[in-house]
This record gives sequence, C-alpha cells and structure tokens, in this order.
Amino acid sequence: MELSTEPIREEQKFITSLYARLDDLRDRAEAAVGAALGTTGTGSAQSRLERDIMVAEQSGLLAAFNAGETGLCFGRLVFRDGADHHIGRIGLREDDPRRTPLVVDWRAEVARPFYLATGHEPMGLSRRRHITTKGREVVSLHDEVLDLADRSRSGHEGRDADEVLLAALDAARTGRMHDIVQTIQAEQDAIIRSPHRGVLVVEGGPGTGKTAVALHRAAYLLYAHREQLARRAVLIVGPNPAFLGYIGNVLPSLGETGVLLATPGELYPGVRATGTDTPRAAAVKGDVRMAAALAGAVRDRQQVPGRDAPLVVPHEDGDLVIDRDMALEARHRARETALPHNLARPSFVFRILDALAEQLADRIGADPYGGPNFLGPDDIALLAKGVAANPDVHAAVDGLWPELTPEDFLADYLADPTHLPEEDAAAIRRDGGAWTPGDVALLDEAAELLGHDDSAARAAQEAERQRQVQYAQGVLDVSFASRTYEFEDKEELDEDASEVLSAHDIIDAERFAERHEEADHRTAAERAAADRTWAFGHIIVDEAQELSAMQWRLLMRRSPTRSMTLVGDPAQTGDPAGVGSWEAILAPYVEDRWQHVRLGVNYRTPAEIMAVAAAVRREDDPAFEPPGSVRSTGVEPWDRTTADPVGATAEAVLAEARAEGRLAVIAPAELLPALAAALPDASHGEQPDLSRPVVLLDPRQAKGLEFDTVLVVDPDGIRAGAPHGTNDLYVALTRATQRLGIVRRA
Ligand SMILES: Nc1ncnc2c1ncn2[C@@H]1O[C@H](COP(=O)(O)OP(=O)(O)OP(=O)(O)O)[C@@H](O)[C@H]1O
Repeated sequence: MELSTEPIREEQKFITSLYARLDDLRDRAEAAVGAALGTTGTGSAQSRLERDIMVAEQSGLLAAFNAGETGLCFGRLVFRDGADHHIGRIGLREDDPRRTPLVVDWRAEVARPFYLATGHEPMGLSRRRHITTKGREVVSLHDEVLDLADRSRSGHEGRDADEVLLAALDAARTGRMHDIVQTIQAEQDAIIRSPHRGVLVVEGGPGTGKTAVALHRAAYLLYAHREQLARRAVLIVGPNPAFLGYIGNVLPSLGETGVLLATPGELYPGVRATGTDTPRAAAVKGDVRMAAALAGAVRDRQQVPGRDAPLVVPHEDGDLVIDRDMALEARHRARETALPHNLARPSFVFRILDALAEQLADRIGADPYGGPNFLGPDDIALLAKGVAANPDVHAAVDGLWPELTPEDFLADYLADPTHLPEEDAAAIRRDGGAWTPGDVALLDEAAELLGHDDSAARAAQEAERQRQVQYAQGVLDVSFASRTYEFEDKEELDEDASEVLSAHDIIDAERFAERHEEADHRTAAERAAADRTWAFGHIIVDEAQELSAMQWRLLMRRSPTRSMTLVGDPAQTGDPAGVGSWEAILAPYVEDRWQHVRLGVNYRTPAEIMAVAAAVRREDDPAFEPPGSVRSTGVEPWDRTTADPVGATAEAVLAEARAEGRLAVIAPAELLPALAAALPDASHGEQPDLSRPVVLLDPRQAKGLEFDTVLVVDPDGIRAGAPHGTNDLYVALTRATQRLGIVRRA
C-alpha cells in the first residue's frame, strides 16, 4: 500500500542519518583512545594521569555507542504542540552549536509518555509510534493515535501497543535475556523510575518481569544519578552463575558497564565457594544465631591462664610471670575498647608488657626497707624494652590473644562448632574441604568480628606515599626550572608571563602525588569486587527470597545507605535458609521504612501452562492465585507416565526440538547423570551453556531462567527431593514461554 511505505521510507532516512552520526562518534572515540594509548611511557605523571582519565571516559562512551548498534531508535513521540522526538536506547545529539537532540534516551523525562500515555491520559501526545528495526533497517511501524481530533492517518495504525508487546513475548528465546525498553509497561515503568531512595521491594509471581524491571531500574538509576553511582558502582546479586550469565547482557545492551554481578557465594574477595552444604547445614549456617555463636567463639579465643597455672617466661633478669589477674585486667581493658578482636589485641599486648616490666622493676629495684624503687625512669624504660623484645613473651601473649584471619578462625570453628545446640553443631561440623556459599557469609561475619590490623600495611603505604611526594617534588622542581628557561628563551619573562599559571603554582607536591596515586586503572566495579568493605551506591538482589539471614547481614554491610531494590517471590523459595518474609528480612535494618510494590501480570507463561502450575500449588494452598497470563497459545501441556522416564524424555526431546528457540529438561539432580548420557547434545553441569538448543538442569539451576519449551521430568521426585520441593516444582513448571511437557515415573 503506497500510503504505508512512505512513512517507512521517511523513518528509514532518519535512522540511516542517525547511524551515520553514531559511526562518526564511535570513530572519534576510538581515535581518541588510540591516540591516548599511543602516548604510553612519555610525558610527566600529570599527563599520564590525564591520559588514564581520558581513556576511561572514552571507553565508557565507546561501550555506549556500541550498545546503540542494535535497536538504536525504537520509538517516536509526536506531541499536540508540534514537538516531535525520537526515542532510543541511548541519546545522541547533532554536531551543531546548540547540540540539538537527535534521539532521546529512553530514561529521559521527555520519553516517559512513550510508556505511560493512554487514550484517557494522552500526556500531550498526538501520536505514538513503535519502530521495529532489524540491524539498521526499518521493518515495521506501529502507530497509536492518542488525539481523537487528529484525522491524519499513516496506514500503520493499530488499536494499542499490545501487538508489539505480544510479538516480543512470542519471539523465540536465545538463551540470553534481552532488554525490554521498547515495551516497558506502565506498572513496570513506575517501579523502574521510582524516586524512592531506600529499600524498594518488588514482589510478583513467575514471569511478571521482576528481573527485567530490576535491571532497567539499575540502568535508570545510573542515568539519573550518574555522578554517585558510577563512582560507587551498582551490585546485582543473583542466585547462581547460570542466571548471571543469562542476564549479563541486558545492562551492556543499554550502554551501562558500572555494574558488578555476583552470586551470594562470590561476595568475599579471594574465596571461591565451590563446596555444597546439606540442606540442614545450609539452614544452620544461614540462621542469624550464627552471628552470636561466632561472636562467642571469638571471645573464647581471648584467654587467661588458669588460677593455679600462670604462664612463666624465662628472662635474663629472672622469670616473668603472667598470672590470671594480670591477664584478666588486660583482657577487660582490651574488650572495653569495643574494637574487633585483632584491633583490640595491641591494647591487650601493651597492658601485659607494661605489667611484666613493672613486675621486673619491682623485683630488681625494690627497696628492702620499703622505700621508693631504686630504679629511675630510664632504667624502667630499658627494662620494658627488654621485655618487649623477648620472643618468648610474645609467644605467650599470642597464645592468650592470637591474631586471627577469618579463614583460619572459621576453619577451626567448623571443625568444632561451639555456642550452638548439639544437633546444629553436628550438622555443620566439618574438617577441611572447600568453602560453601553458606560459609561466605560466615567468613564475612568473622572478618567483621576480627577486624584487620593493617597498621603495618598502612605504615608501608605511608612510606611509599612519602617517596611519591619526594618524586613529585622533583617533577615540580624540574617544571619550575624549565618554566624560567622557556620564558627567558622566548623573552617573555615580563609582567604578563608571571600571570601564566604553571603546575608549580596550583599544586603542591603532596597533592600532586595524591593525584598520581588516584590513577587506578580499574573500574569502580572491579575495585568493588576486590574490596570486602566496599560501600555500593545501589544494590539489587534478584530472587531475594533465597537469601539467608546471615547473607542479609553481609549485604547490608555493603550498603550503608540502604539504597536497595529487592525482587522476589516468596512462593518460589527453594533455599532451606531463605528468610521467607520481607518483614523478617528488613525489620532489623530499616524497621518498617521500606516500600513494597507488586507486579501482577505474567508475561512469560501462557495461560494453559499457568493452569497446570497453579494446580500444583493449590494442593497445598486452595486459595492460591497465580498472576494472570497476558496471553494464551491454545497449546495444552502434555503429561505422560512411563516406567522409563529417561528414555521417554530423550524421545520427547527429539519430537519437541524446533529449528528455532531453546528447550530445557528440568529433572531432580539425581536423574541428571542418566539424562545427560541419554542426551549427548544437551549442555549441563555447573554452568550450562544456555545458548545451546537443549539444556539439562535441576530445579535450582532453572531459577529465573526461561525457555521456549520445557520438559519437567519426575515431578514427584522434584517435590519430594527438597524441603521446599513444591516451590521447586512450581519454579520448574513456570519456565516455558510456549510448550510444556511432563514425564512422570510410573
Ligand atoms: N514489558 C515487557 N516487554 C517485553 N517483555 C517483557 C516485559 N516484561 C517482561 N517481559 C518478559 O517476560 C519474561 C519474564 O520476565 P522476568 O524473567 O523478568 O520475570 P520474573 O518475574 O523475574 O520471573 P521469575 O520470578 O519466574 O524468574 C522475560 O522474557 C521478559 O523479557
């Protein structure tokens, strides 16, 4: 139809010009990075610093330009007052003095009517257009007329934007999550742009877009508060590595890189938690009582000699005796500092050393007739020095109040857990072995209780800083000398020249050295990943219902501002240590100062599949209401009972395999080896490749993921296999976007 190709041609022309601008900007950024990197090794510390900043800035821009390559522009808003804006994944401006906007970032306030305007509330819009592109080519337009007085027609009008949404929901899956900027729904937009600064809890059933919303909120916050957040980084916590791989591309596709993705088991720098706990051990390790138990165990490491067993250290001037009272007094004073164990330790050590020096002085200089001590202050100081230098004294003090690392302390504790009821202690007792995700929160707790005495490291750092100050002073002196020389050379050493500022005038050596030091090449996210005490600008927790009380303690330490978005669904809780209720999670940290929002529409699972999943839940909870599905496909799930579930699954995989899309087999963990043997092409294991056509998972690994087709094997086994087995089965049944098959064991 002639009428309809004209608007497409017009949009194509615009979009072609937009990509030309993008190419130009990208070339410039690339050239700038290339040129800056080419200067390696030359110039002063100052110019190297400037180079580093430039490279970082331009690389960030490059990432954003590369993100703009797909779906650069996807919408257009025509306002009744004549204003006309294209909306895109990133914003671009014309290269003119006024820097005229070409395409507006979806996060800008002007773009909001794209997501919110309705016939009832047109928000000043006359027309909203969805532009669908493939590569750089416009393939279709979808117009909505919001101003009833507007009689003009483009030939691309539809009733509303549902067509575009349904096309996105129906599309074959690729194994990686995609952004939803073209079709964010109004209820989702409200959460993404929520001005709430503290803890925001987003709750919703399966497929309601919780993950999508959380990721877009991160992108929005990075846009709206770039200054703070780019420096402090955003942390996104997800349940397992496969899930992080699944969502890992969404933020880069929106041009954002200042984000650290991690599982709860990855939050203690330097430790990889490769072990697994039994459900019982996980529950005990996650319980908040562990905090008190560990605190008790740390106090137990602060010892005093028995009443009748003082420690005796031979010394050249006679034995030194550390008795119970002396140690009790020193311990009392050290504990009074309220510092963590390792930081309170010097107080304990000095008290003992002082007391021993006094003991010696009393013995050596005592006046047998009761007069004052014969020794002068210098003699006593000398004695104290001798005591402090005695390695045996230090060994004895170490035995009473040892310096502890979190790793050594926790390994010792797990070998013989104390301050717990015996059945709990038995569940976690372990000698050696790999750290588990449950241990990570305990290591962090231990690190807090122990503290890190970094006085030696800080002294070394200060020495290095002094060295840098001296170096910087040298650089500045050279630059000052050369200034005189240059100016003399150019015969400019006159009144005016003294107005010209040189580095020497505006910066002193100390400040110069500091700036040099700041040139840390790592991004904020990389520095955050290596620093246990990093305070993140914002934290997003997906599948938040899975985290234990001890893991919450760890996360809250990383978020002193409590700027957090927590998304989850208590009905999907699988972890035996999961806290379960938002009140229970949050009360200890923010009391009731948190906001709770709900998402109520299921975008993933068609109504036919949701009916089967809901029936499973209703067996336990007859009043259970799942979120309503936004679409139905007319394809009923199938259900088969067989004596050979592995063979039947292999057959079903063959029958269900499609040219496009992904299929997942979800089965109890103990069936996975047999299924893997029967399905040699399926990807499986710790971190399965979700982009492969067939993937084999246990229900825990399937959390948060989705596939076109899902085969659930041995649902009764899934249900019986874990403390929250019904929740696990519910998760498995709600992963499909198109087809579901169930293979039961006869
Ligand atoms: N506005 C939207 N436009 C297009 N797709 C959407 C939209 N909202 C959600 N989706 C899609 O719906 C699917 C489910 O979203 P998501 O995974 O975020 O749900 P969830 O609530 O985290 O689910 P679960 O709790 O089951 O893991 C995804 O494919 C997502 O891209």
